Amino acid sequence: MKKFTAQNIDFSYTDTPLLTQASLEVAQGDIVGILGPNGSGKTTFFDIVCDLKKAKSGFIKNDFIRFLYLSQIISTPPPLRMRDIFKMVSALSSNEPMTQDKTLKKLSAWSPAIVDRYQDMWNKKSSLCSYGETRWFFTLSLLSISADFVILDEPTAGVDPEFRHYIWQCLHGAAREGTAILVSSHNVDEVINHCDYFYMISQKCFNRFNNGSEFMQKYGVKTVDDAFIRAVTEPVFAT
Ligand SMILES: Nc1ncnc2c1ncn2[C@@H]1O[C@H](COP(=O)(O)OP(=O)(O)OP(=O)(O)O)[C@@H](O)[C@H]1O
Repeated sequence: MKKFTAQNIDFSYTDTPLLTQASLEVAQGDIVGILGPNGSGKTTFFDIVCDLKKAKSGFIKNDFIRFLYLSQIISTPPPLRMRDIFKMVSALSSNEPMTQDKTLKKLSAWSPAIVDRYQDMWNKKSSLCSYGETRWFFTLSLLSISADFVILDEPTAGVDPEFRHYIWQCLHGAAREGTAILVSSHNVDEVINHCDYFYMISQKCFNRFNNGSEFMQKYGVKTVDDAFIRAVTEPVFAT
């Protein structure tokens, strides 16, 4: 089975380390979450995974060939329509450019309710799209482009509950077809409910959890939000 593995990654921007001995793995068909407080290094880690930043030390083994990365900041040329932006993204990201028909076919298999809404967005000028609309349009478009490893930095940030539901349906659809997915979010519940397992960044390391019960049990609390807070604030609990 194909797998991405990062082992003992150390990274610093300054004299103070940001990540120390961070390790993580994502296998074909898995949805793996990353939780962590603001500024804990999630985006930095994704940049290292995509070779946009170099780790100070550590080891990366990667069996995947076609990566796609949804970054946190999406800037679109204002005069272009979303369909033009889709064509640009598709041409730059894949040897086999996607057509609207192929994309709609994939989306309708994963989440039929989204197809009409996606088509409406297709013709909209990018300058007229809200933050949330741009975010879900890009997330779904990227997922429809064939890739074996997709990295999504907060795809649901600023997205309403209905479209968060559709995004997760599509993520599950892509994972069923064998895509490996690494996704960050500040919504602890959605990570726990949808990911096969997840990593919590605390004290600069990645701690792996298989489910919410394990997470709460480790920190001796009754809610997953409390577990998050304990993980971040009480070094004694982080091993
Ligand atoms: N080029 C840089 N030089 C120095 N510090 C940087 C640089 N880029 C990011 N940082 C710092 O590194 C830390 C980690 O940033 P990063 O964006 O990886 O965090 P994050 O976990 O993705 O945060 P958020 O949840 O808020 O998106 C932050 O404190 C940030 O200010």
